[in-house]
Amino acid sequence: MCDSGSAPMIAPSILSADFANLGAEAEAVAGSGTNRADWLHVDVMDAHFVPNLTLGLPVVESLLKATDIPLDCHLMIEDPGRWAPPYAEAGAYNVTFHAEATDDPVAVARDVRAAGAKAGLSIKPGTPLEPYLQILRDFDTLLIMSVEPGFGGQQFIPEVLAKARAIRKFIDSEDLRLLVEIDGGINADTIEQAAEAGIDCFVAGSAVYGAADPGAAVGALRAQAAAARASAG
Ligand SMILES: O=C(CO)[C@@H](O)[C@H](O)COP(=O)(O)O
Ligand SMILES: [Fe+2]
Repeated sequence: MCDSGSAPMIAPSILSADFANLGAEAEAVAGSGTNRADWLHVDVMDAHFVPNLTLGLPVVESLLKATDIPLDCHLMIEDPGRWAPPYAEAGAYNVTFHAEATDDPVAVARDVRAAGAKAGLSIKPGTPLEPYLQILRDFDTLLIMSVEPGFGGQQFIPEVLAKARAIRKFIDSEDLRLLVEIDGGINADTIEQAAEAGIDCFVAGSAVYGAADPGAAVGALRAQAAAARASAG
């Protein structure tokens, strides 16, 4: 699924949306053309793996009825082996869990895929990529965290771009079908460096839902990423 040849993907994070109006907030980025979000990023936090609590399966099930934008569920939870497959069974498009949360990421990915979703592996900013390189064939997406998971509105950590560059090289040399996503602090000031580093899909919470027109913000971020990617060659 190496998508570096196609348009940059934008996945607004509903963590920065109005939780009392999630259906309407999804619609705000469901417009047409370049203003339409590719995925809706749903941050599931359990107050154990991260020090914050957000939402879970019942809210995801309701969102699935409220929007036709594919849901990109980012599970910041303990025990993904138990809790990740139900998100796939419910109809999430992509179910991403953290490498740090399980001893057997391949088994979890297999169960997620068997339940009908794409499987994503996420790594925190301080987690090295190398131990996971040989299992990436078992995944559809790799989500590189560019903030410490747990909260929206944090500052982008530029040091993670080295991981983005390394994985882009690895994907090309191994001919992997893996989509690379970045999450945390992505906005008009940071998206270009991430695009130049080879990212396919950009999660943006506050930069989209903090904007007066979230749909226009999606379009503007995508255009910026496309231009940066083109000038990087
Ligand atoms: O997973 C997370 C935070 O843990 C993210 O998805 C944030 O929700 C992104 O928000 P911004 O940094 O873009 O405001
Ligand atoms: Fe996220």
